[in-house]
Amino acid sequence: MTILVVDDEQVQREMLQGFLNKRGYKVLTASNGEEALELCARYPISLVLMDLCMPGLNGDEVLEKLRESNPLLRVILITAFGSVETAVKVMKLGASDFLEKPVDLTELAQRIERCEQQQLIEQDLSEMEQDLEDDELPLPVAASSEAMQHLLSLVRRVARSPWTVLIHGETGTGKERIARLLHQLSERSNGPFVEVNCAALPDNLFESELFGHEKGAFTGATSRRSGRFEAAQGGTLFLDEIGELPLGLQAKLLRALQEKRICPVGAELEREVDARVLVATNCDLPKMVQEGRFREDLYYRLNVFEMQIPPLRQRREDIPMLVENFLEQYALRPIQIEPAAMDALIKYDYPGNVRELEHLIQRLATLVRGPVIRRVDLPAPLLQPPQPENNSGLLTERVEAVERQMLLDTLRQYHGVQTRAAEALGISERVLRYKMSKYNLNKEDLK
Ligand SMILES: Nc1ncnc2c1ncn2[C@@H]1O[C@H](COP(=O)(O)OP(=O)(O)OP(=O)(O)O)[C@@H](O)[C@H]1O
Repeated sequence: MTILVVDDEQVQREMLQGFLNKRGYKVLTASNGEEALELCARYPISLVLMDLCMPGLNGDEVLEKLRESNPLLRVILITAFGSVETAVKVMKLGASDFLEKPVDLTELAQRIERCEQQQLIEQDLSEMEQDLEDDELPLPVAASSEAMQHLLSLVRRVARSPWTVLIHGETGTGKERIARLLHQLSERSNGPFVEVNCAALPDNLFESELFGHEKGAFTGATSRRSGRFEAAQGGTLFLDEIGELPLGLQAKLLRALQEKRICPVGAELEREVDARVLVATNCDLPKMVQEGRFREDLYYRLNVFEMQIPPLRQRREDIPMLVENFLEQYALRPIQIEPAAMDALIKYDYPGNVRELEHLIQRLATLVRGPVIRRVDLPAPLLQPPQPENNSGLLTERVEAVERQMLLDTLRQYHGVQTRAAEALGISERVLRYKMSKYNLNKEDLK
């Protein structure tokens, strides 16, 4: 969880930051309301800790704007006096809680934990509502597995934020598709989606390709040309394979992200750009940072929100749906798949992930003569004896099994009375009902 500390006194900011850092929270600090609002627009902050008595600060206004920008945001106010009047006032302002000065750190830690719990429940509920929503995505994304369902629910929530998103995943897992989806579900969907594959650009063209150039900026620059950043004005700029961005340009990209301004090659004046940036990589960026191949400041600026797309071999439940989709897309006549063939397709490991599966089905759909794809039609690597089972997903499965059992035991203990079971489990009744439907727990079985 990321916490923003807002206080005009540096000593106080540093003390709170140090304390919270030690407890494992990511902490950002601001010395006034404006800075606080700016940081909240840029980073996924979940809790704001704000001193109400700062010179020049209109607490009401800042609070209102903060809550407007993110309704899930929690605010704990730090006030001079802990009277009942103060309590009423801060709650009216939309704060979740308040603490008296000087701040008792143990108390603070408890209040933060309480906020975290409430947020988890709200998140759970909003996920539930969104999951129930529908599958109406502007772009079809096969997602039968729990991992992909979770990813889609994240995409739905993050799409409308202005944050930079770092999409991480092996080659062919669908990073570009997720980036497009983020764009199409955002408020910028009517604007352009511009993709730059950083691995495909030669070093000497990089800068002018991204930022544009003026006439005569270099040999061959016969006219002024705007770059991809400007082409994405009002829309989204997707930088694929960001790990390949040359070091020299990393500083320029950082500046463009921070200042929202770019300087075309050979230009004297900077230009403002308004493009949301999404990036993708299959590299281990933290390792590249350690080795000095990727700028640390840029990494943190890009990694405001990270999404991980698991390799296909860790979400085999998606394979049948993907196969159906690709058959529909590529077969010129109706083609079925024999169960033994589907079985082999599900068991194969796909080093090239979804792209490899797509090409495979495309080939089969064209080459197979009859109305059915049989096991023997598959290429040799798919007919190898099954690989040893992969262990990933095991943790989630076990945690879910434990959770299901706890719900079952508690509900039985209270003879199916949900109010009491929810209370005993420390969750709300809504969350309990959601979990019961998730685990298929029938009211009648519990009495
Ligand atoms: N969940 C999905 N549902 C349907 N099609 C998908 C899905 N995921 C990926 N694809 C398809 O698989 C192919 C590869 O996906 P994409 O290009 O998005 O992968 P990538 O991770 O960006 O690849 P690279 O690492 O090579 O840049 C595309 O044709 C895409 O449409």
